[in-house]
Amino acid sequence: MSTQIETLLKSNLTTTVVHNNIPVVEIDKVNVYSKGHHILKNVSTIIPKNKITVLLGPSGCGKTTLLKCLNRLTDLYPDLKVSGSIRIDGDNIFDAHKDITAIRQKMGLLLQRPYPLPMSIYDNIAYGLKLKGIRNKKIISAKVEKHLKEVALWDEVKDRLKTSAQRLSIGQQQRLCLARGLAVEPEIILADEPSSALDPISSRVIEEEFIKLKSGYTIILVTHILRQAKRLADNVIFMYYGEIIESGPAQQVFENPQSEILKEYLRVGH
Ligand SMILES: Nc1ncnc2c1ncn2[C@@H]1O[C@H](COP(=O)(O)OP(=O)(O)OP(=O)(O)O)[C@@H](O)[C@H]1O
Repeated sequence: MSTQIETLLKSNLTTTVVHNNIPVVEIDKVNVYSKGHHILKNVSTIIPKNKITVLLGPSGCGKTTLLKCLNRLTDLYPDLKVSGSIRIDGDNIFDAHKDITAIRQKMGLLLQRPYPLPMSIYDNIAYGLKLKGIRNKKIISAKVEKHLKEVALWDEVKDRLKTSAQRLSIGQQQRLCLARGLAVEPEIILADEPSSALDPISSRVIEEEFIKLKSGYTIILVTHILRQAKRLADNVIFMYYGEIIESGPAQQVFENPQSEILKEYLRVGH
């Protein structure tokens, strides 16, 4: 397994608890450069707690890079230079002394394609719990069941928990990866086009899970599917060429866009 995938998986195994309508993430003047390329330009915004914030914008505008900043996956790319601050529960994650593992443990990460660990369905969830120091088999089994139920996968897999996770369908694998992330109690779920590899039914299941999960988690979702954004978003951040052009409550952004670029994006995306 490559170090990068390993790091992604570890960051997917991840922690905390929340209070309502308070910004959980405060992003202030974040700039990202790669050699001569200015990827994120003075990005400042707030991500509200227990809401679904959707990052929208055309391909290459910097959505994934912003997600990578949030759990410091940018550290894996030596060519990227990052400045500014990102405060999570008041702590700047870019502070030099910050423990990256602890930062990543606040976030579950769901990628475009699911990456189940090459082990059984049960062990995919138990692995993260063991990393957190939980050894009691009864507690592990109870948590495995709880989180598989949380993502509506339990009934489909309860009779084959010890079989390989890689035999599951892609949609089931994505729900397993979500369960694996939730098992270690993250505060924030970062989801980068999590349904782009899924069939419409599996995609709807993930959407329904997000709506249920937001009472306990803050969700930041990158999607290219405008209809999905409209179904899910409480809060929208619209990016263009590395800048935030508009952001705010979904209804305001979708029904009363201010900039010509966003108006055009919404018109074409319909
Ligand atoms: N490690 C890197 N080194 C150099 N350039 C990078 C790096 N990562 C991203 N970029 C560049 O930064 C820009 C933004 O990329 P990013 O993946 O964040 O966009 P995006 O909005 O998520 O795009 P998409 O919707 O296509 O996934 C692109 O021009 C990309 O080529």
